[in-house]
Amino acid sequence: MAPLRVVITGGAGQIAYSLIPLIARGLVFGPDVKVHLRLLDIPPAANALAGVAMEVQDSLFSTALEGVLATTNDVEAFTGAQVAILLGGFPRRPGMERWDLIGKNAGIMKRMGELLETYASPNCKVVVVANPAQTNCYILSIYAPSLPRKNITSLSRLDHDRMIGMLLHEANSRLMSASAGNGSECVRKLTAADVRGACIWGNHSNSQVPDVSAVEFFVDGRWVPIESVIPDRTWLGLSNSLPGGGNLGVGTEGSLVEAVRKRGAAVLAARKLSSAMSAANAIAEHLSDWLSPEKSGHSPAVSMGVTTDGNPFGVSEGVFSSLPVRCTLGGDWNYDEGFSLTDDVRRHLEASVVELEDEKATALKMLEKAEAAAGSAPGLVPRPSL
Ligand SMILES: NC(=O)c1ccc[n+]([C@@H]2O[C@H](COP(=O)([O-])OP(=O)(O)OC[C@H]3O[C@@H](n4cnc5c(N)ncnc54)[C@H](O)[C@@H]3O)[C@@H](O)[C@H]2O)c1
Repeated sequence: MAPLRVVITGGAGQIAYSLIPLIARGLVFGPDVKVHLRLLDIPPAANALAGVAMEVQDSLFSTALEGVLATTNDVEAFTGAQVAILLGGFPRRPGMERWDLIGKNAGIMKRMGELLETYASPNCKVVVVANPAQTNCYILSIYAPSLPRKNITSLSRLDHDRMIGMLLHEANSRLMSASAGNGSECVRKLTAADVRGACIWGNHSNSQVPDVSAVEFFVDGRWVPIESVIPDRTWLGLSNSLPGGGNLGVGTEGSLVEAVRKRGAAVLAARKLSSAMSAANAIAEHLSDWLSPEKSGHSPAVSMGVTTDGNPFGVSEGVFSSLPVRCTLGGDWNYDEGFSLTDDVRRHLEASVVELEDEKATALKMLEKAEAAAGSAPGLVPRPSL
């Protein structure tokens, strides 16, 4: 079988450096799927990209890697691409306004959309990681109008995994101290497979809504509600309001919601570098749950940035948002209708969606301005819903 053509933009960047070995070892698309990697970066990063290509050669990845192309030619990188992992973006610089960052990245996504539309496989599957990830998906969907909108997703799995990691940490320490207290044998440590019902709603920003209201743990052979293991409702945000109460978008000091929202900043402050390893791992999970023959159709509900058009949760249409989905065999996904929104989650999610709508309007305005300056007619064609 011909190898799967996978393009990674931002191929010389931090996340790509952690992601490439996961793909090359067969941990993303399955051990039996051969991959041809196309690493794309911009000309100023050409030397760094060449260095990455040398390291790939030196690593003797033989399991899944059929070949690698490192290039600054975007047409060459996207030609025939069946999977596109979009890491390449403009970073926020000191003193840069938020709208300026959104505008610069909208310009990059416009180009990526045109490349997908013209050169990639017509069924190419896309995961956008570069920020603002969900709004970038929206811009892509305009400039790649032939690509099924369900093929365009963004990464919210890192936020999802951060929340599960914190829940496991808290649950295990409570279970261990309870078993030590009553003199029983040490209980089995819970792992990610022992947690279900977690979801991130909304934007990949500080307005995101980590939701544990439906979480259950698998303890002593049965699924039990979260509060029977972690009874601290204030920390969990299960009291009469999410932490932050009437103050939308703000998490209570020390709460799970606040910790998940601020985890990226905490890693950055500690490492002086962003969270590339966990981001790469989350991308690998997002893609393998969605596309690998071993995992797709067998995974639990996961959080993915997807179109809100036609969603069953009552979220406003016309944007991309993190929502709970189930991946089905053959590279498809469906909204997980087993999830419902509590009043508190809905209220906070509405605020996050307002932010997404604002980002979308800003990106469109900046693109129209750039197109007018370039003397071209605006090419923004609103697309029908799914
Ligand atoms: N959604 C998430 O959960 C999540 C998590 C972590 C990081 N991110 C975002 O992912 C992106 C990548 O992170 P990183 O740490 O690898 O950043 P990085 O700065 O190390 O790498 C980005 C790379 O993209 C390249 N690039 C810029 N414009 C490009 C273009 N037009 N075409 C191709 N390449 C281009 C740069 O030269 C650079 O090599 C950032 O936008 C970051 O904010 C998102």
